[in-house]
Amino acid sequence: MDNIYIEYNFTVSPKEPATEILIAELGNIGFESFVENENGVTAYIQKSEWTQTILEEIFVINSDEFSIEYNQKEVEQTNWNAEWEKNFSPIQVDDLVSIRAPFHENPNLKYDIVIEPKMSFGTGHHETTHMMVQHLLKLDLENKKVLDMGCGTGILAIFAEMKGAKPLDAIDIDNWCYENSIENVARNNCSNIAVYEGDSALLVNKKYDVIIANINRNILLMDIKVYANCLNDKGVLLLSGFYQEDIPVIDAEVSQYNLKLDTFIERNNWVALKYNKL
Ligand SMILES: C[S@@+](CC[C@H](N)C(=O)[O-])C[C@H]1O[C@@H](n2cnc3c(N)ncnc32)[C@H](O)[C@@H]1O
Repeated sequence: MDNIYIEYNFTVSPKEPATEILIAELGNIGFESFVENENGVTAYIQKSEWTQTILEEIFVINSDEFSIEYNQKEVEQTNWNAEWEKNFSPIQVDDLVSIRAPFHENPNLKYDIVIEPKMSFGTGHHETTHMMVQHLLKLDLENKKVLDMGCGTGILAIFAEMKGAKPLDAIDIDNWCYENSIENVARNNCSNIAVYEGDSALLVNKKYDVIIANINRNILLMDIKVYANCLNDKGVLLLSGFYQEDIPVIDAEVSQYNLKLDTFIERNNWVALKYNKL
């Protein structure tokens, strides 16, 4: 294996969702490791996989919606795990849930979620994940059939199983997230979660009591109709991955399907909405 890498430092504005899209696109063309920071992300590709024009294939860099600047340099192989370990501190939600890596000490809260994210989204650090955990904390999930759409690391499905949900489906469009969710499901000894790689096309003839979807505004606007069709009467739909100003457009879409806004949580302008099916 080549031990020379090309390191790219990307400065991304606004940081989300562009950084998430950028990471997904870079992952598709052979970038191997990603270390997020407050300005964007540092990404690495093996020199043998690299070409001078490689970034021409990256759609998000050419998008008018975001500003993405970068510089690049050649580096020796790095210990990627050590890199993200430095950047991943354990977190706690409402003094009840701890989200940590295997090498962190267990703070012995009521729920202990162990996640090794590698490059999947979902360490609990992002506002949207944090708020979804808060919504789930308040729900009675005992024996509820749950779908975690856009599962990332699998964190929300794992937490739902810890709260008694079963059976659960966790779906992500990204192969890396699919693989990583399988690993994290096993790491947390969850036995009721089926993980799938794909999108809402997998939801034909499926029914759930609770659907969790922390994705982004545009995907949600496309797929809310499918989720609503899969929701049992009196079911709950949790949506996140968008900003406070997106609420009217999301609400206009959801309201068409017999769902009523119950509560919403806001953190740093990100929101997570809870809908009840009538
Ligand atoms: C914001 S992350 C959420 C991860 C995790 N559920 C959490 O709350 O931390 C969104 C995830 O949705 C996935 N995704 C994007 N588009 C999707 C689609 N159309 N269907 C399913 N998953 C999708 C991405 O790969 C990403 O892992």
